[in-house]
Amino acid sequence: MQKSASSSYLGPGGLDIAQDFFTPIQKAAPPSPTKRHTKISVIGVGNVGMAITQTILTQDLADELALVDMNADKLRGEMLDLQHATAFLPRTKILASMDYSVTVGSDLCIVTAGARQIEGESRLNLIQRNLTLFSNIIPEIARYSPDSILLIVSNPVDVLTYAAWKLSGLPSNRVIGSGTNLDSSRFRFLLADHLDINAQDVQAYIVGEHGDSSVALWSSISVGGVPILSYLERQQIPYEEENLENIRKEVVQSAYEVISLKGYTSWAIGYSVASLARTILRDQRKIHPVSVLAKGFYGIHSGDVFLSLPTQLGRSGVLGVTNVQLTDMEAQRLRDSAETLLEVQSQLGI
Ligand SMILES: NC(=O)C1=CN([C@@H]2O[C@H](COP(=O)(O)OP(=O)(O)OC[C@H]3O[C@@H](n4cnc5c(N)ncnc54)[C@H](O)[C@@H]3O)[C@@H](O)[C@H]2O)C=CC1
Ligand SMILES: CC(=O)C(=O)O
Repeated sequence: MQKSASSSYLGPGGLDIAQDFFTPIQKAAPPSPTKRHTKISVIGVGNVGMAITQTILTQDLADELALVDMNADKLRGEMLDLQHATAFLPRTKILASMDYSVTVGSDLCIVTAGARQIEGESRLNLIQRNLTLFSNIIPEIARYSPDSILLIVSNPVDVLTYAAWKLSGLPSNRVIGSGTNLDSSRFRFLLADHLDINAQDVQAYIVGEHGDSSVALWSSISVGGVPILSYLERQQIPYEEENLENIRKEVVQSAYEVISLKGYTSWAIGYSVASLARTILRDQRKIHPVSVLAKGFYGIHSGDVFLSLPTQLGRSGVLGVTNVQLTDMEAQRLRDSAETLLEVQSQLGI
């Protein structure tokens, strides 16, 4: 190929034409100071980290995306594979390194590193393995991005969000667990599928632990603005408490089912976390059921525990917790879920 006069080659495989490619406009106005450069870091490029990353890229949520993992080949392979897609995506600079300095100045750090459940294993069973990783990962993130919001996804997510809060030294409003945002989506899918309607028209929360002791807030479910339980009562349609509880159990079971079928869950958590990233970085002030420091809310007083409550999120992290009216039984189940998590936490020594 004939080398053009205005380009120069820099060694084998290197091509440096950027300097001469454009004629710069000398008096161009500087970038608007109101346009922020947004940086997201994702720690752990396994199934979950990559599902989140790919959703973030397609939704144009970041100007810069930094990936970190301890597996060098996998990390570089994932970075290259994504970079090769940039011609089809909104423009995002994609970086990767095993060194946490690559995450410097992040607005949002999403942690997905760690062990996952094998078939039939509970999330709480992962705690010791993942806590050990967290004691290395979290201080590094906080060192390079002290103003970041920390979004924890690794399991058991509630206890690890508590650990991340302790290990990072960040204020509690900037440490959030993805929590039951995913369980609530599964719940809405099941209800919508049953009623043959759009899941986005189902407003329904699962709160508490992201896991076996989660709590379905039946008393506040509405479909297209119609409160479901009062509708059944008005229509004199009988329902059993046990049947409602069986639907919550189906939500819990659905994660185990996906793990037994494909070995892991990824797509739904990818969309779930991208929805949280959008709300936070675009200051959407939406309400999501996510894991937050719950002490003082809903009669939870016994200790510093993170679990999911309907939470308003924005650019500064947690903005507030919604006061949903609970039945006595729902409130009791939520406190029981808090006790389950506190019991696990009490054995951690942090
Ligand atoms: N909160 C939620 O709703 C969900 C949470 N999860 C959890 O997400 C986590 C990740 O799951 P998968 O991606 O399926 O697992 P995976 O095994 O595919 O990926 C884990 C990644 O973490 C990396 N890693 C391990 N130790 C590390 C360290 N010290 N530093 C940096 N990277 C490290 C591994 O090299 C691997 O790439 C698990 O704990 C899983 O239970 C999964 C689905 C939903
Ligand atoms: C693995 C997990 O936590 C989930 O898919 O709910």
